[in-house]
Amino acid sequence: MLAPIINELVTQSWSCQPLALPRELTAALATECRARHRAGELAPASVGRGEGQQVLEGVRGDCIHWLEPGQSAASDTYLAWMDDLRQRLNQELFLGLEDFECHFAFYPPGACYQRHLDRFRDDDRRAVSVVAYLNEDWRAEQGGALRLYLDEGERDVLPEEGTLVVFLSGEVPHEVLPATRDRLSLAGWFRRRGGVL
Ligand SMILES: O=C(O)CCC(=O)C(=O)O
Ligand SMILES: [Fe+2]
Repeated sequence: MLAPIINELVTQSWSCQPLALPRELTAALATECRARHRAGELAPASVGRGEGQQVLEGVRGDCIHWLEPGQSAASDTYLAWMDDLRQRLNQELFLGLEDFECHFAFYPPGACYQRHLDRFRDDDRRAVSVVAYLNEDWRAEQGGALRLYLDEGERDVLPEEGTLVVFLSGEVPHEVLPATRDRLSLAGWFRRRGGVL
């Protein structure tokens, strides 16, 4: 799984791997995300950073919960996978990735996230974005694709459980299209040292 991700990041700035995560892990993560949602632990996501941060549902309609080490066995397993990926990216691409931040995201039906880059204007630490999907039996007509805007055109990825999408945070604009059902994912970022500008 890791070798194709590394190769594709180098050749095309993005990689999509279906069936990258084991079923037991995505099922446990989906159960945890739904339980936290029912318990009211997810908060409306905001856009921007620092004092410019705002909740704008028309721009971004998901609710999120940041992962903390030790919060659950499934989350710890996912964070361990991501740390392996971080180390491989550093060994092979010399990216100097220092840490990983990641949240559950729950998009209710109709919610979207308009076209954006994952790098803030005043903070360039986010270098590589990783999204993992947790939705069983997703069908194209249910919408909810991640649309990547690439040099060669648009590319839509369905949020099917086990699919992992990795891309360079500063280079690939993308958006989340509205869906007709709940859409669960984990969105995360490998960060470099330094630079709140
Ligand atoms: O859930 C997705 O497909 C992508 C989410 C996203 O772009 C983000 O949280 O920055
Ligand atoms: Fe994004």
